[in-house]
Amino acid sequence: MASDMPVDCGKPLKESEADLDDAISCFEYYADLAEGLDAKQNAPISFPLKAFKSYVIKEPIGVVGLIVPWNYPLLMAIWKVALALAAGCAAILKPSELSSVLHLLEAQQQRSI
Ligand SMILES: NC(=O)c1ccc[n+]([C@@H]2O[C@H](COP(=O)([O-])OP(=O)(O)OC[C@H]3O[C@@H](n4cnc5c(N)ncnc54)[C@H](O)[C@@H]3O)[C@@H](O)[C@H]2O)c1
Ligand SMILES: NCCCC=O
Repeated sequence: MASDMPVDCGKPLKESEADLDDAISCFEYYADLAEGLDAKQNAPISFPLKAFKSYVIKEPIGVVGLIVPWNYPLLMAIWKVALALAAGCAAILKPSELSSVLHLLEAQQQRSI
């Protein structure tokens, strides 16, 4: 994908490689947060009345729309996609018309998620 970015939006290869590294770190960061969220699921909340039980149940907010610029096409997409997926949301990505080919490749990569 790093070598596709210069063709798609004109970003130099070195910077494209750095963006790819950042994107991978971003996925790892949100994957850790997602595991943390799973661990907090159904956490009990103390309640003074014994007849009641309270729990925190976290649910995805729903489908989210993600608008992404051309100058960091991969990284800006991952800043948004990774946390949407980590929160369990389906996402509709609207790339810039100046860097849309890369996102078709990205969609192929993420089809299995
Ligand atoms: N550009 C950056 O360096 C940068 C850095 C950090 C975060 N972001 C975030 O990325 C997002 C987009 O960044 P931007 O504002 O620089 O991009 P931008 O102004 O280049 O817009 C990106 C694309 O959004 C589309 N667009 C604009 N308005 C729209 C609308 N109402 N509905 C559907 N599509 C629309 C256009 O097709 C455009 O090509 C923002 O959320 C921004 O905070 C951008
Ligand atoms: N290091 C990446 C910065 C991206 C845009 O603000």
